[in-house]
Amino acid sequence: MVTAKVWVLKKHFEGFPQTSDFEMKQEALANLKDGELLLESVFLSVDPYMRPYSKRDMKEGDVMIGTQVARIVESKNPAFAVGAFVVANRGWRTHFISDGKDLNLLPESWPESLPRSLALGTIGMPGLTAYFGLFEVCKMKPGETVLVNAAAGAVGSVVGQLAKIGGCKVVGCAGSDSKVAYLKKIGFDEAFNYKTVTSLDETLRKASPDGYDCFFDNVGGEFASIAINHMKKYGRIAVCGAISQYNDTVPQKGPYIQFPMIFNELSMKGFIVTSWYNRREEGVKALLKWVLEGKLKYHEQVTERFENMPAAFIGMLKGENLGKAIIKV
Ligand SMILES: NC(=O)C1=CN([C@@H]2O[C@H](COP(=O)(O)OP(=O)(O)OC[C@H]3O[C@@H](n4cnc5c(N)ncnc54)[C@H](OP(=O)(O)O)[C@@H]3O)[C@@H](O)[C@H]2O)C=CC1
Ligand SMILES: CCCCCCC/C=C/C=O
Repeated sequence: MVTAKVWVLKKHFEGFPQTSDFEMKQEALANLKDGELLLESVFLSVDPYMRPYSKRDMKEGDVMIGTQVARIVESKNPAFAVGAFVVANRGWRTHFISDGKDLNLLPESWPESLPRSLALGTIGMPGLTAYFGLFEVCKMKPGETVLVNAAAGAVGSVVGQLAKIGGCKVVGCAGSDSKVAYLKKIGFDEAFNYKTVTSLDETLRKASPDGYDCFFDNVGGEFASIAINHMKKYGRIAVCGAISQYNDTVPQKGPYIQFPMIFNELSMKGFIVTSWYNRREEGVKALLKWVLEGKLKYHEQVTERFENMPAAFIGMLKGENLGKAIIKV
């Protein structure tokens, strides 16, 4: 019999998550029935959505939500071979049993040279968020100017590079000078540290005096309220995330967005990546191709050991990650 380690939400987060809000437990797994598989997590993902979704969807004592790359260690299902790797959505668990219906096999064409953890990042959910958010929600066109915040993270770093692949000028910001240097290295035309600029308004104007056609917003709050005044006529805003607000205990207040929306006839659309998963294969194929061609660079912030998942999650919310935050079990 296999015993899984799991992390549960011991206490709902109040403000910024604390390690004491989590508890590690053990789960005894039953023997496999016909049609079932036993899997072990190899890489797990910590993502910002876990913070707002925990409040919306979870109760205290539930296993933390999340995805993993897992290896099949035992199979009583002829459709799945032992040793194959899948992406699963089974929460913060070291081992689990599946009937196979909720698993996505890694593409057979996955090259040996690429870490399988990319299936949780640049070639997974965050990469797909960038792909569909930029091409379908922002409807980016060659020659345009694109603004993205949280630009050195899992989604933002892909947004900026896809915009360059698509023939745009890209402006990005991040929360440290080393992240800004990374943005320049991967091809951003302009990059700045939003924590140290004296005026965000002036910095956005200087980076693109004519304004922005597309704004891929990962942050919300004050940044978005200022950036919206720098949109060009008919500009498009993809509301992807609002990480500056996830840990608020008191809701932030305006400024309000109606005037720039009206006068510049802007479009603003929120989206959830999974609504585009009927085209997931197309997105994965495109992202994988660009990575292999060297046009789409990746960086991973790898935390060793399952025991350190809460610390990795909290660190990611604090901005300690460059690129995708990953846990290697
Ligand atoms: N709509 C959708 O379907 C999806 C939305 N998202 C959203 O996209 C955004 C980025 O996610 P992801 O790329 O996975 O995460 P990241 O890898 O970008 O990690 C989060 C980053 O957010 C930045 N950050 C934290 N607090 C603040 C703050 N107060 N103000 C500005 N930046 C902050 C930090 O970088 P820094 O050092 O630069 O501050 C941190 O590294 C999130 O808002 C997330 O919720 C993600 C996936 C799907
Ligand atoms: C199978 C994992 C689904 C993740 C969906 C993430 C949507 C994110 C919203 C905001 O961060």
